[in-house]
Amino acid sequence: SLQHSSWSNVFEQRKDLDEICQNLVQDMDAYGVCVVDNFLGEEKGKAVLGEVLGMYNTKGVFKDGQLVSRKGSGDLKTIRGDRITWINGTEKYCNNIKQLISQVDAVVVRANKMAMASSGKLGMYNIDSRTKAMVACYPGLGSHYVKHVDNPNRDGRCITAIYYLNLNWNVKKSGGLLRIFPEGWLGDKVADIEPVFDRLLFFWSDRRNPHEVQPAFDTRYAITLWYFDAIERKEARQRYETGRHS
Ligand SMILES: Cc1cc(NC(=O)CCC(=O)O)nc(C)c1Br
Ligand SMILES: [Fe+3]
Repeated sequence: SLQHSSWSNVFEQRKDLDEICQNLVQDMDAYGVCVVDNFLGEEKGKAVLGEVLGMYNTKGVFKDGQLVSRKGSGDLKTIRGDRITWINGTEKYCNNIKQLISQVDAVVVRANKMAMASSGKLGMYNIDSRTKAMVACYPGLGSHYVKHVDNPNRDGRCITAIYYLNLNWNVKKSGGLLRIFPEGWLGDKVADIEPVFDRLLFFWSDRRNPHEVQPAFDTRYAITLWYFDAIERKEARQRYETGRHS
């Protein structure tokens, strides 16, 4: 009966959820980086992409990216970096983005609990909140993001989660590779992440993972969430309130 199939569907989802969470816990222990492909499936992924494109084509939603200069033919050419907008998912025409956010929340919260039980590195944190979702678009034409650390000074963010939306992205043609330089990886090994459609990426937000976005030559979309550790966040707030901050 309908009742039966919906239950099997629920268990099916739970199995997927368990597998993804186990994979996340293990990869964060071993590499500090974790890639989950086909996170939403094609239909839901395309629905999220449709909402992002709708926002991008709505005037004034995306703020202009910061100007970055690139060596042109000898002269300095200034181009725009990523253009961003922050959303919490309750905005109009963002229902699929809202569902994406709650799916990522479910994975992070469950994996955090699992890691506490199995004393994985992820279990050292108590993840109880996150930022809003940052929707970013690199307008192509060589726009990039310089090498940086998301959380260099203990602002509370422990995990970065990035969901990519780029259909049939080919790095050879379009660039836009995310290159992570994980601390502690032997030799000068790096993690090259192609920003392909329906890919979800996790990595430690702190100095363990400097990263850069190489120049993109087609429009490149991503949605980023940063998850907070309760204690580090509280300490950051205290430092900020007592004015002891750089
Ligand atoms: C605004 C802002 C964007 C990013 N984005 C990336 O690192 C790009 C990741 C990707 O799109 O592959 N990081 C920081 C620390 C700030 Br702040
Ligand atoms: Fe970053």
